[in-house]
Parts: sequence; structure tokens; C-alpha cells
Amino acid sequence: MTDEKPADVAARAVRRLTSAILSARAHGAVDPDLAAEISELADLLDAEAVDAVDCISGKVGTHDGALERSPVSGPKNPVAIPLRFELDDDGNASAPAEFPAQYQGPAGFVHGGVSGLILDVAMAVANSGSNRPGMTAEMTLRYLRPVPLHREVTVRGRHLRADGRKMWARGTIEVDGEEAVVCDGLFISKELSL
Ligand SMILES: CCCCCCCCCCCC(=O)SCCNC(=O)CCNC(=O)[C@H](O)C(C)(C)COP(=O)(O)OP(=O)(O)OC[C@H]1O[C@@H](n2cnc3c(N)ncnc32)[C@H](O)[C@@H]1OP(=O)(O)O
Repeated sequence: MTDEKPADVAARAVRRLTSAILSARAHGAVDPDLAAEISELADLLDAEAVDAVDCISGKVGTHDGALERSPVSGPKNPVAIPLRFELDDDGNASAPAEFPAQYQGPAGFVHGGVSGLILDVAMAVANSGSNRPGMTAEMTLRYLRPVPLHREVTVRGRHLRADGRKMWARGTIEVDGEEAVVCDGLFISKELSL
């Protein structure tokens, strides 16, 4: 028996579906009956969905619930890998990551925008781990080498310093221990009302 929640199980299945639809063997060609079956399942779930605005405004669930729906680390979000960040004693965040086909940019490699998305969250997690949560104001990305799909890489986030409401952080994606993408971010602390 697993204690995995049904929504997490469903999200994981949708991730696999997405990857399978895009897989080289399928070449994008899906059996029409199967496609109809998948659409029917989507209709069924859609009929059960609560109002989308309530969902994102936090009326449904909690802030923790919002993290569970994160497009990077949310187990309930089929778009997420999902990454599981760990914090060390200094508040540095790290997570292993293996990107499947749906994150492809250049053939065989991760899309640069996806790397930016991942690093934004890695830095945000590190800022939060240092008790300095904030909103992203600016990000500068340097792409040093391509990040391969289907291979384990390491994502890191580090809070660097703070000055008043401003915080600086750095995020990296490492391939075989070498920096492939480096992101410098400026974050601004802000009270958010949902
Ligand atoms: C385990 C837990 C995990 C937790 C994990 C959580 C993960 C999810 C989080 C992911 C992160 C995101 O995606 S966040 C979403 C993406 N970001 C956003 O939507 C932000 C949208 N922008 C804004 O809301 C706003 O522009 C802010 C908050 C950035 C700043 O507006 P403000 O609050 O009015 O502040 P303002 O007075 O203008 O500026 C304050 C100071 O910052 C400076 N400043 C402001 N913006 C900039 C800028 N772009 N570049 C340089 N400097 C800037 C100003 O010059 C000023 O400096 P001085 O004059 O004082 O020197």
C-alpha cells in the first residue's frame, strides 16, 4: 500500500502520458481510440473541477497547497518534474533532476526557458530557507553548455545576501559536476494578499 494521494498518482500518470505522446517511438502518432479514451477521462475530471480562479486565489487549499501545485516542485502538477528540493544547514537548496521529452528545446536538450523556470524556484527556495522569501524582480541567465534530457543533473539555489527589501541569489544547473546554466537573481520582499 502506498500513501500517495490520488491527485499525485493522477499527476504522475499524466506526466507519463505527456512523455509517451512525445516519445520518439510514438512519433506523435497516437491510436485514435486511445486518444478518444484519454479525452473522455479529461472530460470526467473537468466536470469535477472547482472554479479555477478560486483554486489559484487560495480560496481552495492553503499556501502549502499552492506549493503542492507548483509547476516545478508540485507533486499535484503534471507540468512539474517534480523536483524535491533539500535544504542544507546553511539554507542552500539542491535537487536531482532528470528532464523528460516534454522539456525539450534543441533536440536532445532542455529548453532554456525551462532552465530559467527551474532556477527561479531553486533561488526562491534558498531565499525562503534563509528566512528571506521574496518576489523575483530580475534574473540574468548564462547558458554555458546544453543540459541533456534523460540524464540526472543537479539543480542548486543559494541565497547570497540581503539589503533591506532586496535579496540576491544564485541558481545553477550542473551536469557531471560542471556548471551548465548559471542564474543571478534579484528578489524583493513583499507582503502578498491573495
Ligand atoms: C520551502 C518554501 C519554498 C518557497 C518556494 C516558492 C516558489 C515560488 C516563487 C517563485 C518566484 C516567482 O515566480 S515570483 C513571480 C514573478 N515575479 C513577479 O511577479 C514580480 C512582479 N513585480 C512586482 O510585484 C514588483 O515590481 C516588485 C515586488 C518586484 C517590486 O515592487 P514594489 O514592492 O512596489 O517595490 P519598489 O518600491 O518598486 O522597489 C523596491 C526596491 O527594489 C528595486 N527594484 C524593484 N524592481 C526592480 C528590478 N526589476 N530591478 C532592479 N531593482 C528593482 C527598486 O528600485 C527599489 O529599490 P530602492 O529604491 O529601495 O533602492
